[in-house]
Amino acid sequence: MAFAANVLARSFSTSVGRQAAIKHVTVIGGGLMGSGIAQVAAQSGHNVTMVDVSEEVLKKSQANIEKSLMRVAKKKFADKPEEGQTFTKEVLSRISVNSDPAQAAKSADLVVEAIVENIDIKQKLFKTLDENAPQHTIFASNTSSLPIKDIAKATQRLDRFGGLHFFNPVPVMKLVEVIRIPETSDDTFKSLVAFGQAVGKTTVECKDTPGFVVNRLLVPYMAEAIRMLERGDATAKDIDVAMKLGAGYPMGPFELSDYVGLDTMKFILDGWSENFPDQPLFKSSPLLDKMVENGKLGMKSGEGFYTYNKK
Ligand SMILES: CCCCCCCC(=O)CC(=O)SCCNC(=O)CCNC(=O)[C@H](O)C(C)(C)COP(=O)(O)OP(=O)(O)OC[C@H]1O[C@@H](n2cnc3c(N)ncnc32)[C@H](O)[C@@H]1OP(=O)(O)O
Ligand SMILES: NC(=O)C1=CN([C@@H]2O[C@H](COP(=O)(O)OP(=O)(O)OC[C@H]3O[C@@H](n4cnc5c(N)ncnc54)[C@H](O)[C@@H]3O)[C@@H](O)[C@H]2O)C=CC1
Repeated sequence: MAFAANVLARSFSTSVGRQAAIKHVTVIGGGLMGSGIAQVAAQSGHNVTMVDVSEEVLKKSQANIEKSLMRVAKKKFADKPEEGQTFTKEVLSRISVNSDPAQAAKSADLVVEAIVENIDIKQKLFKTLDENAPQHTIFASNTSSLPIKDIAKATQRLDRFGGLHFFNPVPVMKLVEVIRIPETSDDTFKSLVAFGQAVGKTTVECKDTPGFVVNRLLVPYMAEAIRMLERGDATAKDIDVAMKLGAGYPMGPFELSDYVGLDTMKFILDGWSENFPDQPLFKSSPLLDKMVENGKLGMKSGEGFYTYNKK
């Protein structure tokens, strides 16, 4: 932990001229991404508050974090299982849960938002956070596809706003995209990069363009895979096998769709097809609509393009 403590102790100035270090991180949204972000933040020595509107989600997320930490500990302390247990306990003790975003914002140096991919809900949340967080608090959204500037405009702190886009599964994927809007101050940007690195990720700088870097390429690919299936060009399984063995991807597009969540995919495609109606690559899919309507959301609901044992 000495490395993490050094990183955390480093101070930086915010655009309001106060010296602050990111010690306390509030993660809003305790789902797939929020729980992963809370985990890596706590693993790197930060105190974390994880917030969700659903108490049930919070309980499930705490259990998932524990399971994930045990996997990390098994590797990290392969020959010393007792140290692994201590590590898991210590990291868990740094994560508290809360169902009130306004209250949780009060102690935050950094808020990372990872709630449902809906602009109105995100704006409403950030307005509340802005009214309750201290002046120095930096806000970041983990949005996959929404413009950071549209989310940020619900606040009075555009200079202390940016994007921190993590990848699923957060404890494993090594990248964080750091997105700045024109108003993001240099200090805020540097702080976001420093935080990304402190949690052990490689950071890349992205402009606030649709999908940033990764999703601008990934979304059209995944949407086209669904269109291939709709056209009857090949089965989901064969497309997955083809992309794994023919292109070297760790998961095929349907496995990845189930992993990401079909509701999240639908939110992304619906938003982009509305905003860019002339872009055929962003066209949404009737098959996806139907699956989401029927509650087939992928791994998290137990069924998507494939079926899973419900946890
Ligand atoms: C329409 C538009 C849609 C776009 C949606 C937008 C979404 C976004 O905004 C951005 C995204 O996140 S896109 C998704 C990016 N993620 C990927 O592409 C994941 C692809 N899959 C993989 O890398 C591996 O299958 C994976 C790593 C998942 C699993 O690997 P394996 O198949 O080899 O399985 P394992 O052997 O179980 O795991 C490999 C090593 O990783 C460790 N591990 C896995 N999951 C973990 C977890 N949750 N917590 C902690 N550790 C974990 C596991 O222990 C193992 O470690 P080693 O023993 O050292 O190999
Ligand atoms: N699923 C993925 O692979 C990735 C998703 N993202 C983005 O991360 C964000 C979250 O996605 P997931 O974790 O997959 O979704 P999820 O559906 O697993 O989790 C979202 C959570 O937010 C909670 N929530 C909704 N409104 C809330 C509010 N007002 N206050 C507090 N909590 C609230 C829900 O109860 C739910 O638990 C989205 O913006 C998504 O685009 C980014 C990278 C990858």
